[in-house]
Amino acid sequence: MLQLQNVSFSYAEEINLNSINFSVEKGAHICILGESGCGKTTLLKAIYGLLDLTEGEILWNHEKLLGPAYHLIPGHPAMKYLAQDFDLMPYISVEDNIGKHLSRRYMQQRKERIEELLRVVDMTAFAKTHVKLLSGGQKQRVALARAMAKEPKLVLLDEPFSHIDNFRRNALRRDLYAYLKQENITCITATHDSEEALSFSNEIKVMREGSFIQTGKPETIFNSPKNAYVASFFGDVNLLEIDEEPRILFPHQLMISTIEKGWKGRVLKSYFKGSYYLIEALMNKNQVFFKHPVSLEKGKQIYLESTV
Ligand SMILES: Nc1ncnc2c1ncn2[C@@H]1O[C@H](COP(=O)(O)OP(=O)(O)OP(=O)(O)O)[C@@H](O)[C@H]1O
Repeated sequence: MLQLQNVSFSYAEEINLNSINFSVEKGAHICILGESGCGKTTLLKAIYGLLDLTEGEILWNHEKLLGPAYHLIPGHPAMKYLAQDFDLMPYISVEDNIGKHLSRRYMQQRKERIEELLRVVDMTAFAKTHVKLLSGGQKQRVALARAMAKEPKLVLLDEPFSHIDNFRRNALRRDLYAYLKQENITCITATHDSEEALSFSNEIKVMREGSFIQTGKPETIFNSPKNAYVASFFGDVNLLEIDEEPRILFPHQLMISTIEKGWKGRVLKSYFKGSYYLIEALMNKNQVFFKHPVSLEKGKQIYLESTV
C-alpha cells in the first residue's frame, strides 16, 4: 500500500506540491486529473523517489521511501515510472527494449514475457524493428510494455496515451487497464484527459496549483463537480444562476422547452458533433451550450430548461 503524508515540494520559491495526503490500496487505479503545470508530473516523480521532499513522507508498505539524496539509483524497485519522454534505446529493437531489464538466464521465459507484452500493446509486428524507426505513438506503446516487463507492484503513468491516435487509443487503453487489473498492479495515472479518468479509474483526484481540490469516484466527480475548474475537464460548462443559486450545468443538462416557458435565449451557432449538435446560445447576456438533435438557425428565439 502507498501512503503520502503531508507531502510538500518546491523546485524553487513556488510551492509545487502543497501538503498532499492520500493512500492507495493494492490493485486500485487512481487518476490525477489537472491542467498543464498543476503538478501532476512532480507528484509522480516524488512518489517514484526522484525528488527530495520539502516536507512530509511517502510510505510503501509502511516503509519510508527516500529521495535521491539517499540513493545512488533513484526509483523504488517495486515501482515503474513511465515518463512523458519514454526514455527508450533508439538503436536496438522493440523486443530488446521491452526485455532490457529481464534476466537472460531464463531465455524461454524472457521470450514468452516479451511476446505477451507485445500483444498487450499490439506491437507484435514490430518486434524486430529498431525503435528509432517508430512513430511517437508506437514508441509510447513500447515504453508502456517495458514499464510492465518486470511485473511492478505499482506503475506511475504520465499521460500514457498522449501520442497514440484515437483509432488505437481506446482499444489499447481497455487492454492495458484490463491487464493491470488482472495482474492486480496498482496504478496512478496523471492526465488531463477526462475520458481516461472517467472510464478507467476507481478514484479521481483533481489537482490545481499543487493541491487536490476534489477527490471521489468518477461518477461523483462528474455528477457533482465542486466548481467550474473541475467541471471544465468534462467539456463545455454553463455557469448559471437558478433561483439565485449559482449552478454548473453541462450541455446535456439543458434542453429546449417545447412551450414558451423557461429561460429565454437566442441561438448564436450550431456545431456538428457527429451524433448531435452543440448549440451555442445567448441567455441573459450569458453564453450557454446545450445538446440538440438538429442544427438551429442563427438568431432563433428559444426557451431553455434544466433536465436535472
Ligand atoms: N525541473 C524543474 N525546475 C523548476 N520548475 C519546474 C521543474 N519541473 C516542473 N517545474 C514547474 O513545476 C510546476 C508543475 O510542473 P509539472 O510538470 O509537475 O506539471 P504537470 O501538471 O505535470 O503539467 P503537464 O500536464 O504539462 O505535464 C510547473 O509550474 C513547472 O513549470
